[in-house]
Amino acid sequence: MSVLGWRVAVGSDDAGFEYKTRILSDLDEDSRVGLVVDLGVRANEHTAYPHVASAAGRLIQTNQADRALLICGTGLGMAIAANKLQRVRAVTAHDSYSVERSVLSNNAQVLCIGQRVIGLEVARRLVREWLGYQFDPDSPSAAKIAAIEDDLA
Ligand SMILES: O=C[C@H](O)[C@H](O)COP(=O)(O)O
Repeated sequence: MSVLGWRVAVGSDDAGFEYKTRILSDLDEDSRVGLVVDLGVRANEHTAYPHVASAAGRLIQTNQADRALLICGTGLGMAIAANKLQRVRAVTAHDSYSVERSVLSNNAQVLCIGQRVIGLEVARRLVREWLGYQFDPDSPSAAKIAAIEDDLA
């Protein structure tokens, strides 16, 4: 997190557009968030999820964003596509505990959610919770993340 707060990239395909729109306004009102980058899609735009996920992953790789939130029908394709990029750790999570561990255990920068899987209010709550977690680089989990990165080097 920068001194100004989280820099969050947000993207969806057309299957995630409704939730993206609602959650973008939540992020705008969240004092923990310093910058929001909307990667689309916009209304009546039909960019397929791999392209949106790649754009988000590149922002993470180049340290232009701390976190990315990606929403498609299931949250699955977005995670698969984002994880193709080195040093990007993306997860699909639809419950509170998994969202917590995605950050505290896995240091995942990218959370993927499925609009067709969970209700809007649950999605909004999970995003609120997600922003409250920060990976501890001194925790025992850090060596496991390093092992993932070493395998990719
Ligand atoms: O993981 C993929 C997403 O759920 C996407 O929104 C829908 O993909 P499909 O149109 O290929 O089913």
